[in-house]
Amino acid sequence: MIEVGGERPYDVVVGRGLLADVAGLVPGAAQAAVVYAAPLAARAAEVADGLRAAGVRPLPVEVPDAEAGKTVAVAADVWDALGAAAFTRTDVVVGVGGGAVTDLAGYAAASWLRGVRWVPVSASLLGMVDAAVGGKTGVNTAAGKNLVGAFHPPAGVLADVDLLDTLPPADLRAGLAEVVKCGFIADPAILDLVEADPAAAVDPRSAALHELVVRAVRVKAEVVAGDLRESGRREILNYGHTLAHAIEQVQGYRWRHGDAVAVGLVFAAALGHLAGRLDAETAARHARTLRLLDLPTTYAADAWPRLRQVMAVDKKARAGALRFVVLDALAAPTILTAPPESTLAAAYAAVAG
Ligand SMILES: NC(=O)c1ccc[n+]([C@@H]2O[C@H](COP(=O)([O-])OP(=O)(O)OC[C@H]3O[C@@H](n4cnc5c(N)ncnc54)[C@H](O)[C@@H]3O)[C@@H](O)[C@H]2O)c1
Ligand SMILES: O=C(O)C(=O)C[C@@H](O)[C@H](O)[C@H](O)COP(=O)(O)O
Ligand SMILES: [Zn+2]
Repeated sequence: MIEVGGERPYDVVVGRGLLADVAGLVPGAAQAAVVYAAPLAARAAEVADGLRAAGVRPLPVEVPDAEAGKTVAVAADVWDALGAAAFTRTDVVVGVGGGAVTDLAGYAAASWLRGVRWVPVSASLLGMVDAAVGGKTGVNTAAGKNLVGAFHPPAGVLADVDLLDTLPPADLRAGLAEVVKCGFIADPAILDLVEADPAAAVDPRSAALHELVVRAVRVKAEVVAGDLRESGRREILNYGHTLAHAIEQVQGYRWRHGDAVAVGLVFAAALGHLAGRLDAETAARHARTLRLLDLPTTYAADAWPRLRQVMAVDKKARAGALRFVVLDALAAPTILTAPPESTLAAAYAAVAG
């Protein structure tokens, strides 16, 4: 159990056999919308059974899988379901799935009646270590990734690592991109673990993966506890994301977020190096470590003009100036404001495939 402090503290429970435990996190709830996509239908039914056994009426709400569900239109469908069931402020929304479903469920909860309680039951690695923790909820728009949303901390987070057994291997690897990110910005022991035994890192039953989950959750919990609304330090969690989100938009949200983050991390490392901040060896370590996990580290060479254009909507930009998270050294993240266009293009050359 890892506590996430701040104005609305809650616990992240990392364990096994947790699906029946949701009701304990939301005392007084009469109804719970269980939002899920098809691949997690059986798990969502287990969550619903647990709620029913605890005297909470479950309302199953199936949504499209992955990014296809992270839209304003699907959020409106969820609101309609809550309205039809007369959801009140003591009722709750439960998201059972990967980061896309929990982002959507959290946003539906944040906006329904201006905010009701919610619980992410994280089914993917990326969800457990990142999306479910920290209270960022939201949906994508045509212009960009997560452009509509709310900061709305959950009542608690359930990360049942048994669920990783059925997670497709490519999605497990994608989740490791965010874990590696945590290694570079805050906890280099993560990098040592991955590099020592990459096969164990991608084995859902390994002790190494369990340790990686706990370490990454601790990094995220520590950062968001002090800066829920991203007015400062929380920006470090966006390491690699300026390019990653542009890739996702250009791909019509058909690339895995974690794959895009992997490319974005290599770009950010090169940018830090070219800006005179980061040493060459630590910069090179990014692509080396990510390749050990079979994560992508390149993107189309001719895509730069379009990606550069899409980057303009990045949430860290201020008054038209792009701001990037870069490293001064391992575990020493900082902000680089408005680097020259020539430096940006040169950093892109490091990922151009
Ligand atoms: N809110 C945040 O702070 C935050 C942080 C990081 C990422 N995100 C968001 O999270 C999303 C990415 O999350 P993701 O990597 O989990 O992708 P995802 O939610 O798209 O899930 C990937 C695929 O795996 C399936 N899946 C998930 N768990 C499974 C399981 N246990 N068994 C079988 N199939 C399973 C899903 O149904 C989906 O098909 C992106 O939208 C990203 O923007 C949000
Ligand atoms: O929690 C955060 O803060 C992060 O930046 C974590 C990221 O890994 C995550 O992808 C987040 O959804 C990005 O947020 P955004 O505000 O850049 O959309
Ligand atoms: Zn991310």
